[in-house]
Amino acid sequence: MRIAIVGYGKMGKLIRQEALSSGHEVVAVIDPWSPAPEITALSLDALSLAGCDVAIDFTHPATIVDDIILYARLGIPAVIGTTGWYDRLEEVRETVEDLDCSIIYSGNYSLGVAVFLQVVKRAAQLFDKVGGYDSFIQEIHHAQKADSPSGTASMLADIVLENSTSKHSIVSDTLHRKREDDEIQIGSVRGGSVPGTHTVYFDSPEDTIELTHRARSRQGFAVGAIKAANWIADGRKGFFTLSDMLDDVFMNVEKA
Ligand SMILES: NC(=O)C1=CN([C@@H]2O[C@H](COP(=O)(O)OP(=O)(O)OC[C@H]3O[C@@H](n4cnc5c(N)ncnc54)[C@H](OP(=O)(O)O)[C@@H]3O)[C@@H](O)[C@H]2O)C=CC1
Ligand SMILES: O=C(O)C1=N[C@H](C(=O)O)C[C@H](O)C1
Repeated sequence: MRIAIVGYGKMGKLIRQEALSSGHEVVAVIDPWSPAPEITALSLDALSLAGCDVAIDFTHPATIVDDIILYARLGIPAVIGTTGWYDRLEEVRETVEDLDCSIIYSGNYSLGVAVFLQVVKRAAQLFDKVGGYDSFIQEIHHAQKADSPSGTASMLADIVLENSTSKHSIVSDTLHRKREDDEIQIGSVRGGSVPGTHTVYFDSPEDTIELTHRARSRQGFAVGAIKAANWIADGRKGFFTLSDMLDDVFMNVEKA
């Protein structure tokens, strides 16, 4: 594949290495501020993306919605790794589904996390049936992370919400007030160089169950993003999640 890398930060650099070592061609590296010699363009447009089969975008929440709409308008298959925009998900979906789009997005491209989402879904369903368990989420990331809560924590909270009859909303800030019983709280901690740790708690007066995914490095995100690029650039049309890819590739995996 001829890949355009959009955003040449921690993830963009790793994805370039992963793309080259798996035999792909990196035809563009687009980042407005990076001084790296690999940069081919400072702005994202039809010209800077010319000749690519797929764009892989790990940039910033501030510009990602415009990026997605551009890929859709240009009909360029795109892998969206950037997080911090899911409050605009339905608006983006409505805009791009009418266009000739080939877009896959996920808050976490680690295939381990894709399976973890299924485990959490099943756990939420079971604890909901048993009753008496409160649920909440904690995520820890490096001090440079731009957004909170993390995209992965938002996906996990959505899954718990959809599978719990006692929960009706998700909150990430309960400053100066009590958390309501029907709220799922996401706690975010930023510090050091933690690549990404997510824990879902199911807690009763008798016991606590903690389900944790702990990334050892960013490598798993890069490997998954290249797999997603292969999948979306293979003639698929629509606005997909990584769960759709998992369903398709590992046919019996239930959708999260
Ligand atoms: N889905 C997944 O699996 C994962 C998702 N992420 C997400 O990916 C995003 C990037 O993460 P990470 O690489 O760690 O962050 P970095 O800050 O290291 O890299 C982002 C890069 O994108 C640049 N950038 C900002 N805006 C634009 C733009 N409009 N066009 C092109 N480049 C731009 C930044 O420049 P500057 O520094 O000057 O702003 C920076 O070089 C985040 O949203 C993060 O949450 C991260 C890991 C895994
Ligand atoms: O910014 C990061 O680093 C990460 N972001 C993603 C998220 O917001 O969930 C995925 C991973 O945890 C690392």
